[in-house]
Amino acid sequence: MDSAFQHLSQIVQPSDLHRFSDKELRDLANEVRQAILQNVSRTGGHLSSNLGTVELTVAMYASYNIPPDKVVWDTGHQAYPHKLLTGRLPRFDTLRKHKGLSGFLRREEHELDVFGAGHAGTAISAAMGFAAARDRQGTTEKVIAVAGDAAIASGMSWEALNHAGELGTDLCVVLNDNRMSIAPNVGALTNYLAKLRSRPLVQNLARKAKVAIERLGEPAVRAADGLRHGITHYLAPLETGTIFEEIGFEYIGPVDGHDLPTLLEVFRNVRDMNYPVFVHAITVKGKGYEVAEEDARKWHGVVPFDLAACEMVKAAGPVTFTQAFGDATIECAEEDPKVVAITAAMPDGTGLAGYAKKFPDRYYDVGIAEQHAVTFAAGLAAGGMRPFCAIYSTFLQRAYDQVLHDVCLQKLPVRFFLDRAGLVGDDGPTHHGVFDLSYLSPLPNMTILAPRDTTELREMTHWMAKYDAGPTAVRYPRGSSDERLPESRTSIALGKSEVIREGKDLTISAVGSMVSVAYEAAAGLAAQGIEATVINARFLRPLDSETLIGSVSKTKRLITIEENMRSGGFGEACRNALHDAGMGGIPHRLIALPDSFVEHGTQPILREECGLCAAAVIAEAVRLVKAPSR
Ligand SMILES: Cc1ncc(C[n+]2csc(CCOP(=O)(O)OP(=O)(O)O)c2C)c(N)n1
Ligand SMILES: CC(=O)[C@@H](O)[C@H](O)COP(=O)(O)O
Ligand SMILES: [Mg+2]
Repeated sequence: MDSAFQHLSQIVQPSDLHRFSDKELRDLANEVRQAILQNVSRTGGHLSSNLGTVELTVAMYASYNIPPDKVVWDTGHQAYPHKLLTGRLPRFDTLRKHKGLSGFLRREEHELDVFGAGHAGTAISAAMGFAAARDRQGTTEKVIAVAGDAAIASGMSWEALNHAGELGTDLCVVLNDNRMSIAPNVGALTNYLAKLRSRPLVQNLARKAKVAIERLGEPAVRAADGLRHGITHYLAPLETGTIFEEIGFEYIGPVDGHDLPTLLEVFRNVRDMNYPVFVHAITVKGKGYEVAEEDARKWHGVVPFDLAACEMVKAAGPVTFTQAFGDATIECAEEDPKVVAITAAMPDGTGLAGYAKKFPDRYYDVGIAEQHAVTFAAGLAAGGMRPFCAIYSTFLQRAYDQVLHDVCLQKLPVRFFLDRAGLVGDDGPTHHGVFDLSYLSPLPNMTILAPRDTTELREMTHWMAKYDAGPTAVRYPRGSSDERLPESRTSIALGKSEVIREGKDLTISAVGSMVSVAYEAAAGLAAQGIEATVINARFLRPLDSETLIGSVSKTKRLITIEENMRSGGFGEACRNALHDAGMGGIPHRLIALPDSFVEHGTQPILREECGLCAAAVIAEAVRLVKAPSR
């Protein structure tokens, strides 16, 4: 690590900051920012968010006694300064690497990662829990929750604020307000925050205007009074308490989230307040790295980049599932005016950014509000529209009852597009989309699809656009597809799978991203004289039992493969179909993810580690075929 970090390299824990003068703390903040830039330019990760929380973190960690005081970070993608100020500089070059530091907070990684996250909106609830536990134990440590302006608009955040304001407990909520989500922030709350942000400006302006007018004498003062009345009518919301004060918090701000001396004064004062306090900090996402300040959206999640040249090049590889979905949605919208699309703060990640430009009045970004997104889509469907609800597999977990209660129970034709299904890679266990086949398959009226490649995703999207008989959900992985599959393909039909290879010795039935793995394994088995039938399942629900049973009754052996947990997944659905057909005794193996949370690392490394690779399938198939028949 560069010796330039003379202050940062002394930090083992936050109490070490107490040794520094305020000037040294400013030097420390500069070193933290440089350490982030130097490392993230090599490892990739989240950049602009972390550049925006440097001074906030230094000020909090210099003002509080951590531990026992606790800081709960919402989402955690902006907590690299926290990692650096808790002694992890020496390992910071392993960020998001397999077996290295996580890109989010993890309780098992460090004792001061008091609460893990990755999904937004949880910090204030968790902080409330810590505060309530403290109060019950009679201790006096301080608890702080730090949430961004998009995270604080999430439903859970308001459930927690509502509770905290009523309880009146000793809790500090810090709003890191940079007007950005990943894309520019959306919603009425962000407009309200903008009014609050303008408060110092308005107050200063009003003061200066008053002095200037008074110098002009009486007539001018009378005229100004009339004008002021008109202005205050508009600014009235600011004259009353802020919404945060109205629900029981002391509101402090807005303060400049990069003005370290002011922040130090604020937190040194706030620390002595033993009731709900809301600190509204105004920050710049990407602060201190010009290109990131100018385009915080592009520099939110970065691949390794040229720090000096300020250039980041995301390799233009084969078409991704995300792009295929985005393009297909545009095609569907061009064909059908009833198509509308919804994202929950992820226009770029879901591939809807292009659609939004072409159809701005048929596009909704509801913010980090997956529960609302789903039931909003249900209302749109009930109202006669064809809603495309694009939510990452992992984030849809947040809206499970809405899918069940508002969509499936009412058999409403909402189309769900679950990107990032399967192992996502560097984001790790909070983001792996490995439960959706299990959490969707029990739901009556739900149809579940998974494409073998990007071409099939486009075809499935068009098929879903026209399917009005009930809700549908298609799940697909992060990245692009493996184009080693045979080009021939049949058209999409409800509940029908596709046989892409015939063989007499065993049946391999795979779903989605695992079809190419199955096809590769079959080629490897053929080299050993074992001929496998490969089925591209296409539908997990309804399952094509006829094709499955038809094949297994000939080959007498079955292997299933899925990039999902085994429990409640595709393999178990196939096993049930065998059982229901009186073939439960057929030798079979269900290849799926292990019964644990999979760590972070690249997708290939993780898939191989979990046995979701051709070599593992071949080994399993050889064991199955060579096993003495019962
Ligand atoms: C429940 C959930 N939905 C979506 C996301 C994806 N996501 C990660 S960070 C982010 C934006 C966060 O904005 P903000 O809270 O303002 O923090 P900032 O990045 O601006 O510091 C989003 C939408 C998530 N992590 N969790
Ligand atoms: C912090 C967060 O949840 C997002 O930034 C997420 O990391 C995006 O994932 P993708 O990079 O797969 O879009
Ligand atoms: Mg923000």
